[in-house]
Amino acid sequence: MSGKNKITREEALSYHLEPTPGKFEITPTTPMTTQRDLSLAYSPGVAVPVEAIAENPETAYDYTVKGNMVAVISNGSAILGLGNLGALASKPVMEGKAVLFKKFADVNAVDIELDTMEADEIIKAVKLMEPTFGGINLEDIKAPECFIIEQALKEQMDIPVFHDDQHGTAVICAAGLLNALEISGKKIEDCKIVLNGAGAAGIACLELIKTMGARNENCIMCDTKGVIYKGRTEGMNQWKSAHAIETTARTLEDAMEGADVFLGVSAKGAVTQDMVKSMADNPVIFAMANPDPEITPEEAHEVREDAIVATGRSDYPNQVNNVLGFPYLFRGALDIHARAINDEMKIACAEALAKLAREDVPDEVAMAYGRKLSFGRDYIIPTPFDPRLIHVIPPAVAKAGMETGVARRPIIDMEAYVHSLRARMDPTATILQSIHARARKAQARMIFAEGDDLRVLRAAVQYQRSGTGTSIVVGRENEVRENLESAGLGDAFRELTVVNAANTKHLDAYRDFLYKRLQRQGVDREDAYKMAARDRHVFAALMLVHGHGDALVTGVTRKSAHVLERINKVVDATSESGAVGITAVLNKGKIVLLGDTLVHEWPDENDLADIATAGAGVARSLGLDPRVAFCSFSTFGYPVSERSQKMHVAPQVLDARGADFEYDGEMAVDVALNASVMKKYDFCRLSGPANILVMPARHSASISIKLLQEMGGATVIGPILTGVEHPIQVCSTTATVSDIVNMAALAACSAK
Ligand SMILES: NC(=O)C1=CN([C@@H]2O[C@H](COP(=O)(O)OP(=O)(O)OC[C@H]3O[C@@H](n4cnc5c(N)ncnc54)[C@H](OP(=O)(O)O)[C@@H]3O)[C@@H](O)[C@H]2O)C=CC1
Ligand SMILES: CC(=O)C(=O)O
Ligand SMILES: [Mg+2]
Repeated sequence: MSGKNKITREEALSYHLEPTPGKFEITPTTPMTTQRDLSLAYSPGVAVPVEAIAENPETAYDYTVKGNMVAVISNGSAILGLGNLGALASKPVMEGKAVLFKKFADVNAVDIELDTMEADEIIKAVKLMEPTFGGINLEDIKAPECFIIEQALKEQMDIPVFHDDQHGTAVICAAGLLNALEISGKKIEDCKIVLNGAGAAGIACLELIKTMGARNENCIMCDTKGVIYKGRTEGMNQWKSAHAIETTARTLEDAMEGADVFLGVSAKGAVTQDMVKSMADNPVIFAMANPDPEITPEEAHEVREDAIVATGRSDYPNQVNNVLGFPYLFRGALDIHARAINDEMKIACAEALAKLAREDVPDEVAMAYGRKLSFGRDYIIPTPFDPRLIHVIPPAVAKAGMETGVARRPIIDMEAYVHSLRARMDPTATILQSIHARARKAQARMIFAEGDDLRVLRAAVQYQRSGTGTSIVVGRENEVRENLESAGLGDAFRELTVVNAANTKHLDAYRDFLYKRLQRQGVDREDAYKMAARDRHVFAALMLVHGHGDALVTGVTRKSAHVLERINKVVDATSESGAVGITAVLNKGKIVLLGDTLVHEWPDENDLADIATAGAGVARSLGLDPRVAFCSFSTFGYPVSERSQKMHVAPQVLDARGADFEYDGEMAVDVALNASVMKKYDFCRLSGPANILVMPARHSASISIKLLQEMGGATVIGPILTGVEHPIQVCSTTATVSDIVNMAALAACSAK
């Protein structure tokens, strides 16, 4: 695969293999722990909603998951641009679409692969599934069968049926084109438009663009046989015929001459640089074939600097991909219990997307992409991780649906609806995206201290191959090579820099530095020398302080207390020197920071105030407004206990310091995190649930994190080591490859 972020075959396969095969699982939302739960969820209790639904079918939206459940259906006949590889092979794409539905719009989706090429069989199978779902997303079914299937199902079904490759693509393409033409200063009705690929996506894109004002005689459609002209007989069907025009052009090359717009939904490499050269001024090129575009942005820009280029991929600017549409179209449709997704809803989606890209981009989005995005040639359409999409697009879609009579249950309070959509947003992706984007900007040389650990090596390879920076691995060359080979990453050995005491020319400097630092701490010269050469945490920290790397990640092979003690031989990372460990816990769409999870064993009230301040700093760096709760088993002085006294006093320390963030305490965790419990204490100074929990001691902090991780399935990032002069992050011994990569990215964010 090409592109800036090199993805290897091995990485793609292991992403799908681990931690369990595939990309999602199904989780219950109601308790199922007691005899009573069983009686309610199953027999006899379940009989009650059964009878209610039999009496009034609309109540299925109240008593079952139907109203938030979409089927992603394919027969694998046009998997991306890979062609007909069959139903089973399409499963990774369909599982992927299901995950995108969930992650971007909190829509539950399951993939259903139907092993048939017969349109009638698909129509029958899908129609029979109507009771189960609130909507049907058809995916990667080739033309022309897809037109017949969608049309029949729309007529027969009373829920939205939407072929994503047709309308999802058309909507995004239209949104992008509106903006691209505004930038190039052209009017759609004057543009000469060439569309390559007369299939599902192509026909739908051209139809929508003509509805928006493009003139029939100005649009040339091509397929594998070349231009679709009036009178052509080969490889035709009624849908292509509808777009056939009188023209002397016969090949794509002929068609491209003087064209203002090229839209590609065909196949990799279909467009040449010569074709691009022959286009009009400020040409718009949407090379949307996946996974590889018709022409890469580099190739297009090489011959035409004035081109506005978009692709379907996420590793270039301007991603014109239906991922920007289907999650939000269905969110809006489901929320009004829609009977269909009609043209007005699609156009509302396209207009809302186009408008969003022209608006000022909030800092949180800029932070997620590591650069300020502003409407222009490299930003014609919002980016998929834009957190505004979830609360801007579905209301526009829902409103259009309500106005055109497809809503079974219209939304009364739009403002409350927008608010509820915001709450559906899972901040995890935005936050991680932001960390990685800032890391990529820093381009830090990352020292991975534990080159004998396979997870570390895989993380080092990922860090470098993803373009985040350069990986320096501390380890023996032979061992590193063998380990990489065993992981199928043999070719990565040449890419990584492997450093050890035997091959560095700086060992003498490292030794002298260490001896000088430790000579008054009872360490003699020989021991210091040995430590410098033999202890990889020490060796790696020495590299860092000498500027032979920009940041350091370690801790995967030994307990963090041991690692920290070793690192302290070289740099000051103690409670006395201001170091604090803050751990981010992400779960169910919420993020909470806990501290101190690494450095302070038993903090006093002054230390607690320091921890709160460090936590506030981390929160701000993640784009959050800090709200600190000093946690205890007691709340605002009751029950009185010697153990909670310091938690009671810590806010007063911050008062005296004039801290510039919200804090209060002491309080129990339910008061801190649950707005309705907090309300009982109307004098509480927090304006909302806390997002930083300062814990009484390291043990309570650590116990809480591990409980949340093990029992609640939370994602944990950290402990994030702050207050240390050099960027060092200490992973846990249970860290996965992606945990290590996240920690490396965090370290890179604070690299100078
Ligand atoms: N960025 C996005 O969001 C999306 C991108 N796509 C991409 O669009 C492409 C087509 O998908 P889809 O419409 O579902 O598939 P279909 O199978 O329905 O249609 C494919 C069409 O492309 C034509 N075609 C194939 N190769 C070439 C070529 N080298 N030159 C000219 N025409 C060609 C075919 O011609 P013929 O009729 O002669 O066989 C056919 O008309 C895929 O690459 C897909 O990844 C699709 C949906 C969304
Ligand atoms: C993006 C998409 O749906 C496709 O390429 O088929
Ligand atoms: Mg598709």
